Amino acid sequence: MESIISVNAIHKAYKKRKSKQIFTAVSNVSFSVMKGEIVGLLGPNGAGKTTTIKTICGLLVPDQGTVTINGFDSVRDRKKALRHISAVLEGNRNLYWRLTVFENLVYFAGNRGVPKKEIAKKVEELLTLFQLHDKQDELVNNLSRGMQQKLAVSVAMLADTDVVLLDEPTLGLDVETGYEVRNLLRHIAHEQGKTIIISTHDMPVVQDLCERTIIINEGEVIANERVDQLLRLFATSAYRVEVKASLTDEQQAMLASRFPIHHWEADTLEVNLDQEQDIYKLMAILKQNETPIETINRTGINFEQVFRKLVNEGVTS
Ligand SMILES: Nc1ncnc2c1ncn2[C@@H]1O[C@H](COP(=O)(O)OP(=O)(O)OP(=O)(O)O)[C@@H](O)[C@H]1O
Repeated sequence: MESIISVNAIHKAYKKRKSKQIFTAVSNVSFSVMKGEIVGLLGPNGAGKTTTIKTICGLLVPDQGTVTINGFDSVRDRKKALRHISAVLEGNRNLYWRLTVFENLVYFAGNRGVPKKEIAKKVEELLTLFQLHDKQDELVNNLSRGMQQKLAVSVAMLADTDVVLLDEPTLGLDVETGYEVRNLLRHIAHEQGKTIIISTHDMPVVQDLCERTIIINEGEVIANERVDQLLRLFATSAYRVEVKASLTDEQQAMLASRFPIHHWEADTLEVNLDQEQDIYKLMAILKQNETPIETINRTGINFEQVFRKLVNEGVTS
């Protein structure tokens, strides 16, 4: 596959306004994104995701390193590079709140260079795709957050660029609307061949939608892997152990001090072991404690557990 975005060892520091101290927001961040890929940019608050996204879309100039988009340097060839990108940053804040849905689409179509005679067709297409027809005459101000977010994404689609960058596209949406936005993004990537980079805290978005994830922690990339690969890697060491009698508080404390147990019930524990053979140690200890084991099963692991483990322990294997 061909790479469309290449982030090469970018570094960005900010000067804190009050203390004047220099704070490194991203350091030596490198990754590539292939044409048509959906990549999730993940990380705890303040990790450097927005800084990375803003650097890719040319809103920030890195102190060191480069970004190339379709082979064009985002600083030296800014205009040519940015022609390939649209971004939804800070969600609905970029919309005109006193205009209707329809008026926003028409305004931004002109603004993003859609030829005049194609505007009506383009707006119609997007109203249909995003199911915004029955809201088209509503003021943005009166829309729900979910509707505003859908409109913000549809505005980003007007320019028909190869790459769409989205900063927290499902922030604050209810489960149903979040699901709808996820399906739309999947449709856009698969049916229209767009490359999508999403920065998010929303783990189901990553597990369900992204093919690959780049995890940033304290300004550095700590993982760059396929999502299914990460889930497989961690699932091999996830177990659910059911015992015949309830564990005492003492037994629970003793086990917790030796194994990374992430879920307890009276007679069940779930653990993500660092090494597969640790399950035998766990079995031996339960036996010593005269706690007969009822069942041991491998469990599924969700992306949130993988993410926490990576951020807390900084390991991918
Ligand atoms: N303009 C700025 N001036 C000073 N510090 C900044 C500025 N922008 C970001 N930072 C700092 O840089 C770090 C990275 O911020 P960034 O917004 O990139 O993180 P993030 O991963 O997007 O976080 P969040 O998930 O909270 O949005 C943070 O510690 C932030 O306080």
